[in-house]
Amino acid sequence: MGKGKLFVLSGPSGVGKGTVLDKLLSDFKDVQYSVSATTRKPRPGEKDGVDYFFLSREKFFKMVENNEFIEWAEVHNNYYGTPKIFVDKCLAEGKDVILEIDIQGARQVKKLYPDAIFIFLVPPSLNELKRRLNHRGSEDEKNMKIRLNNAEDELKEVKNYDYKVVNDRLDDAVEKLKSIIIAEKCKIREEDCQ
Ligand SMILES: Nc1ncnc2c1ncn2[C@@H]1O[C@H](COP(=O)(O)OP(=O)(O)OP(=O)(O)O)[C@@H](O)[C@H]1O
Ligand SMILES: Nc1nc2c(ncn2[C@@H]2O[C@H](COP(=O)(O)O)[C@@H](O)[C@H]2O)c(=O)[nH]1
Repeated sequence: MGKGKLFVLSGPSGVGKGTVLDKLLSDFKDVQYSVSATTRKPRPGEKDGVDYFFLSREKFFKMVENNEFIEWAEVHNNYYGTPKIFVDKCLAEGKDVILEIDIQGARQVKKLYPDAIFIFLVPPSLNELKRRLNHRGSEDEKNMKIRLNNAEDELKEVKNYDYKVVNDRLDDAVEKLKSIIIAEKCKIREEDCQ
């Protein structure tokens, strides 16, 4: 059994990472979603252990201290991290894993897992990004500003990724993401060449 592949999905807040992944994972069971930990408060409808592991700052930094994250970062004034145990267990069992993390986290992952595949989701325009964030209604005015300000810098990071997918029509973006995963899984591995 070969090692599983690690996929990393990033993109500015509100571009649709969660929406695209929900749709992809609902009918494509080959990839495991890594649930992140965060110090952000849950939004209405979000479930602990499903959307995130919602932690106090104290608990989050205990995990940092114990080296329990692959990567962690402060994003839009909250802390987020990828628990190591789930990812490493899946990869060792030959299962593929996808992380939905920000650009700072992706840089850390690149150092630790140089073979990971990095995918960047971009909005059709900044105006549409703003409209989506507004429409989601999850952020107050202050947080909207923070997220939109960060978006401009985040978009410059696309150069460090392997693939860019524009999330214009949702179904198209899901199909493209699925195609990338399938193509990467068909790549010739070292073990195929012996
Ligand atoms: N292709 C699309 N066309 C129109 N609306 C979309 C599309 N994709 C996502 N949306 C909408 O945009 C909003 C933001 O989507 P979502 O929450 O998935 O973004 P996100 O990138 O995961 O954000 P965050 O990084 O803040 O978690 C949601 O209201 C969602 O329904
Ligand atoms: N570095 C990490 N970034 C993460 C992780 N999980 C999520 N995120 C990023 O946070 C923002 C905001 O998310 P929200 O749920 O508060 O809207 C999002 O854009 C993700 O990219 C993580 O484990 N590490």
